[in-house]
Amino acid sequence: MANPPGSAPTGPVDGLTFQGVEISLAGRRLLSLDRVVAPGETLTVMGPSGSGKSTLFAFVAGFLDPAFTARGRIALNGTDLTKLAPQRRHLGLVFQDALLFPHMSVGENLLFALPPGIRGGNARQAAAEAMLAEVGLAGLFSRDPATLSGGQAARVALARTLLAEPRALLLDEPFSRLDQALRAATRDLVFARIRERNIPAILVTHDPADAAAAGGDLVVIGEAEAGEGETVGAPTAATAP
Ligand SMILES: Nc1ncnc2c1ncn2[C@@H]1O[C@H](COP(=O)(O)OP(=O)(O)OP(=O)(O)O)[C@@H](O)[C@H]1O
Repeated sequence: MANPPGSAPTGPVDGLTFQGVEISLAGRRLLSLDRVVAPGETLTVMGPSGSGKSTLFAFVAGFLDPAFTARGRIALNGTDLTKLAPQRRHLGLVFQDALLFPHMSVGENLLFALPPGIRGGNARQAAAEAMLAEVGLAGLFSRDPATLSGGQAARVALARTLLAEPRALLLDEPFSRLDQALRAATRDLVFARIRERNIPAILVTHDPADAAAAGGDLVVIGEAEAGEGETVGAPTAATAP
């Protein structure tokens, strides 16, 4: 059963749990976080440049630079992620830059992400084409990624991440290269997927409209001048030193 969003974690719970997480750089605390992101919920993280948003993602994903020190526990559905190698965390990461494999077609990029449980060339191709259609790119299976617009490439990257059936999603400015119309449609698709699949997600964005569409709690980190982090809509939060 899921704990309510933002509640203090007391034991193994569904969702993404941050327990006493603190990340420091050169002896100075960059951020701290204590909260549960429930299945199907998207927690939005906002903060100025350099406040530690990417660093938080790096810690969750398992590739924190050794320049940082981190303590605390991150658990996904009760499993301590900090003890797992990055590839065993089953996270889906979406960045501002689509980062498609350039030597593969759009379709091959998607097939690469499909879990091995989907067997047979036809079934695999059908799953990839269905996902392409879902992100509004039906018919682009054979395209060379180099010929895509920025918005199309961003949608292929999203499709590829969703196809991999991640257990949690980390979204780092995933819509920022999309124009307004495409941005609204794409974020509706992503947040609908997150709710349908009942997976926890964290969204880093500078756009309040993204945060509103995500529909979950918002934490603001790195308000160093104010000396305090700020939380909107939740009892626990990320805080600045
Ligand atoms: N490898 C590193 N070694 C030392 N310091 C680093 C390293 N990577 C980032 N930093 C510093 O850590 C702090 C947090 O950086 P981070 O990239 O997490 O910020 P951010 O909030 O994601 O910023 P932005 O919005 O500009 O992407 C910054 O002061 C940055 O200069």
